Amino acid sequence: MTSRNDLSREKKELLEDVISGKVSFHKLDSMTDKKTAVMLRRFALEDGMDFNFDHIQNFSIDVEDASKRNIENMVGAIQIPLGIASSLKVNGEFAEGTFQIPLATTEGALVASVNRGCSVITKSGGANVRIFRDLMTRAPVFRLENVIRSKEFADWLQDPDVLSRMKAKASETTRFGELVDVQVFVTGNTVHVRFSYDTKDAMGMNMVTIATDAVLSLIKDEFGAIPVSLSGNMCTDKKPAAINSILGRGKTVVADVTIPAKLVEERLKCKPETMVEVNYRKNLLGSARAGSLGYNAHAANIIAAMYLACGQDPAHVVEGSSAITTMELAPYGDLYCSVTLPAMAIGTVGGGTNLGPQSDCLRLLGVKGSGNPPGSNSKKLAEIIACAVLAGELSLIGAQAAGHLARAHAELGR
Ligand SMILES: CC(C)(COP(=O)([O-])OP(=O)([O-])OC[C@H]1O[C@@H](n2cnc3c(N)ncnc32)[C@H](O)[C@@H]1OP(=O)([O-])[O-])[C@@H](O)C(=O)NCCC(=O)NCCSC(=O)C[C@@](C)(O)CC(=O)[O-]
Ligand SMILES: NC(=O)C1=CN([C@@H]2O[C@H](COP(=O)(O)OP(=O)(O)OC[C@H]3O[C@@H](n4cnc5c(N)ncnc54)[C@H](OP(=O)(O)O)[C@@H]3O)[C@@H](O)[C@H]2O)C=CC1
Repeated sequence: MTSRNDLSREKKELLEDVISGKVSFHKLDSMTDKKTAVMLRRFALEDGMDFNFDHIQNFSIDVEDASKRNIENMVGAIQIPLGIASSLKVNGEFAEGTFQIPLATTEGALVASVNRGCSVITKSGGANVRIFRDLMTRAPVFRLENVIRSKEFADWLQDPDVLSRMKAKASETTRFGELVDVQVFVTGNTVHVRFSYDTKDAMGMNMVTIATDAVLSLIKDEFGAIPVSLSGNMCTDKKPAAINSILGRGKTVVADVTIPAKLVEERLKCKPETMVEVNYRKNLLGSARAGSLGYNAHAANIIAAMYLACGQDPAHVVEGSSAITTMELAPYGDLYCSVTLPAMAIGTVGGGTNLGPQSDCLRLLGVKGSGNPPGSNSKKLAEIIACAVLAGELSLIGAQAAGHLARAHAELGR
């Protein structure tokens, strides 16, 4: 590991310039190679501190690549422990087979819980999963003169000829993306236009932002409406919002499984009817009373841990976790359980999916990069994540039905 004393004279001078403020952190990238820039920023941070960074300099991420598309002013990397919930059987349209689930977390008991849920699902023949919608949204906002112009604008946007011209304009900016749908929301003289795109294997937020920007130029030229903002918050990106839960955003995915009563008793140590009761009073009534958008126990745990492991944008845990968990008694007293995830923003190309450790996890699931046909890899990933959420819900509701939650965390989490 290079220390500050090992630096060449030229680099020492550059470091002094950074420390004195003559050269700003981000200017370093154009004054030396990216790896040196990362190191000099770290040395500059250490200057005047009574400690050295012992950990953040240890990483295998390709600095050139990461500095180009993932991070500015890079100084190192944070490590999060990665665990595996093993052998989850998935009966999907894109994911068919048994998968090892990568979970990046610091919460003790989480991997154990999902592991237990996976074993219960797999012993029951696997989880069924289907994707009901797959469109990423961007919704600019316009200010019109008055409601008469708002109506003219809304009508114009919904004219089929205008829609085809907007589609053609969007397609000039991307090889894979496709504008599919336009929805208009009027509030007085304010008009929000929610554009929905098929983004294939990309999560798509850069793609749809660039495409929508091009569509805005067509709107300006042909209708004369000028946007107040390219994003008007009805997208809705990275904020809790009912619109995503109702209309969907990214992938809308539903998974379910029926667990034999005997297996519930053996593996989850409680009765199906107790789990149904906990789910009703906790996930449904409790969430309703709390005004929650998520009617589930801990979808966010699995979404966050898999997003981190697989190079997804962690801020999308917000919409990803607005899931609804249902449980009911099936014939013969078995347990039926489902999870509905209306808004999973995920991809297998672009964003953080190219980084080394994240690529390892995507390869483990057989979804790295572009699918054949395009779109099939990101759909496969969505199906696997939804089934892992189902596993997490089963195990945690089981633990709460059995009265084991506190004990589990006392044993595994502290
Ligand atoms: C912890 C368990 C699984 C014990 O569950 P158990 O049934 O008492 O343990 P067991 O020793 O009989 O093992 C059963 C199975 O669990 C798994 N398992 C068991 N131990 C391990 C381990 N060390 N490493 C990996 N896997 C483990 C494993 O699959 C094992 O089967 P085996 O392979 O032995 O045949 C269970 O009590 C449980 O799931 N508890 C719930 C814990 C949980 O879900 N925590 C998530 C975080 S909670 C939170 O953040 C949100 C919250 C709670 O605030 C939300 C809310 O409001 O509800
Ligand atoms: N701009 C914004 O407002 C926001 C950006 N983000 C960030 O956006 C990034 C993700 O954006 P995203 O657009 O997904 O990724 P990228 O910007 O990394 O672009 C991915 C590109 O990969 C190309 N591509 C290659 N193969 C495929 C394939 N099989 N399917 C689809 N595309 C393919 C496409 O190129 P082509 O288009 O030429 O076809 C696509 O645009 C993340 O880093 C996230 O953090 C997050 C939220 C908001």
